[in-house]
Amino acid sequence: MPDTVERAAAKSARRTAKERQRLADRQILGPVASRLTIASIIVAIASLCAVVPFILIAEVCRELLATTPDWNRVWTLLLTALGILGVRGLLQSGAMLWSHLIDAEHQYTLRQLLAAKLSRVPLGWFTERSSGEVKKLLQNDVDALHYLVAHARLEFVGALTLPLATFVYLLLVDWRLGLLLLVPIALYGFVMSRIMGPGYAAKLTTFESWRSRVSETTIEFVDGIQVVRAFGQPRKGHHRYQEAIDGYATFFTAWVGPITRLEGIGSQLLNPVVVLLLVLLAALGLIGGDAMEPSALVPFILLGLGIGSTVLTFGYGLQALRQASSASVRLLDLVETPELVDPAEGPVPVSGLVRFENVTFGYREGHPVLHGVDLELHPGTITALVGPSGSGKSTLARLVPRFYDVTGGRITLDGDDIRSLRSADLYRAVGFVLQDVQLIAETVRENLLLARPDADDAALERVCRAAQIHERILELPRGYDSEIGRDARLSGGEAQRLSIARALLADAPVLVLDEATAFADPESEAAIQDALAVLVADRTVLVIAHRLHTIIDVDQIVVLDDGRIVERGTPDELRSADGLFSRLWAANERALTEVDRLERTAETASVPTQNLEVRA
Ligand SMILES: Nc1ncnc2c1ncn2[C@@H]1O[C@H](COP(=O)(O)OP(=O)(O)OP(=O)(O)O)[C@@H](O)[C@H]1O
Repeated sequence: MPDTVERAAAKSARRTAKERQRLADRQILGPVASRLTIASIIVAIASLCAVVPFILIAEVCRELLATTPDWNRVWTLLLTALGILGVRGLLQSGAMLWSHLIDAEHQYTLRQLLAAKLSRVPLGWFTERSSGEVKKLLQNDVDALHYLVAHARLEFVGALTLPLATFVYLLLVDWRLGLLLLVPIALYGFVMSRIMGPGYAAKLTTFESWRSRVSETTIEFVDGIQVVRAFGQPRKGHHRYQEAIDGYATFFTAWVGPITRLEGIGSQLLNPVVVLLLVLLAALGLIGGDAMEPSALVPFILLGLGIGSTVLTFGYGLQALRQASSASVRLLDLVETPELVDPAEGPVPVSGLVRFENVTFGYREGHPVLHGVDLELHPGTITALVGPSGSGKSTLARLVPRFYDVTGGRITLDGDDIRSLRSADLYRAVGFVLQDVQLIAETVRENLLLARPDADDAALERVCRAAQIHERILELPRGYDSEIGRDARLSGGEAQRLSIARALLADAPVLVLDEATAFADPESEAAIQDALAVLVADRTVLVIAHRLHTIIDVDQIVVLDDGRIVERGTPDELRSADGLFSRLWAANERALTEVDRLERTAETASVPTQNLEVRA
């Protein structure tokens, strides 16, 4: 019974995958489909032209074997073969050139489409994916499409036409020997159908996901290697990486092992010696029984032997075609990602009054993360979001700059639904400094100018001084023209201050801050706090606070629990109330006291040592 259920599920998954593939072919390859079909027809004709000279040469041989050869016919056949060979060359290279031109245009349009799409998908789409995944999509999958458009289809058509034409000709020469050739081909077809059978597409997807896991964990492993080795636990960093490569190896061996064995058997069936032996044995019987002219064997020896390799090429072509096709499905997924609606016209916010009205949000349907949130953020005030891990703080904060759109209710800015604002106006009004500082691989200046392209040097210096990063930038080899990642290697805290300077330059009336100081060292944290104090003045600020001692001075604290606001008030009100905040506060105090005690213990413990040293 469970087997039946599993089989039905697998069948329906296969059907869905096929439908997606068809849709991807229509949508992603649609614009080039008709031209590709014409190019494929040209390649098919070229492939026929490749077989014809062989046929003519076989006829020449048969003529030469005759008791009185017709020399005129021989020369005509040879010259025709030469001419057709020339035509084939022209058609084949013409079709290839054309397919490359079609591909160049397609790649250009596709890259434009994807770039435009990436500028319209919600920003949250990027936070859910590693940069490696996005790169794979934009580079590897687009490259795979190049292979599909410029090569795979045409090669596949060529690989199909060649054995077909050969086979038809051989059937005409001697249908019995011709049919005999079908035996190894049919057996090979059976073997290939076992390899490329129903589960193949799913296995290929699993294989690719294992490959991605290995590459992701390799990056993680390399990134984290210093930390884990510094703690003397090199094996720990290994763990996920090891798991990924073990899993990959297990899957690969289980999948590819049988495939390789089957492929070996398949290739042997089409081995020229096997085909030759088969044909010769049958021909001997037929010739011995006067059922066949000996000269009829010539075309089989000339062409029949090669039929195996053309069928093999067809098998490889089919495999390559399938692999390239799965890239178009992934690109279709991106193309179909729901976009943020970006109206052409909209109100322009001025003061920065933010209001959450009965806001509900979930990342997946049926799994709400925020439930009926009502909240007002007034200009000139700071609101801190607190709550246990996973309570929805980041999610709530990220809804203001439209990383995602609300599922229910609405968020307004100066009374207007943020979805009715042009995104350019929204980003001018809402600035954000997130935990994960995003600097682009350009100069420090370029990074700052992202916020305001027309800002002059004086403005850049002013914001960098305010963010306490100006002096550090001057120390870089080329000052403001140093390139991030090349000659400008900034620490986490410095990068954070640079992003604060950028936010200052943007001068947005609303600011969303996500744990801006979480990873900074104490000295850097003090500098960041000073920079933040300048940044937040006179704005509407929403800050996600993980460390409660940093939010003593805020105007309003909102406590989230399981996606609901469970408390709100000033810090003093909430500390004295007997609610979640006071419990979180007490836990925080206990943790701080414990840290303090441990530090004091460590200091005391070091005193005798010092004394000993003095005495000695
Ligand atoms: N991109 C995402 N896709 C699906 N679920 C998500 C995503 N991001 C967060 N979640 C889920 O939403 C819930 C709220 O997460 P969120 O990150 O907003 O909480 P948080 O209070 O900011 O947590 P933390 O303090 O640990 O950062 C969690 O259950 C989390 O697993």
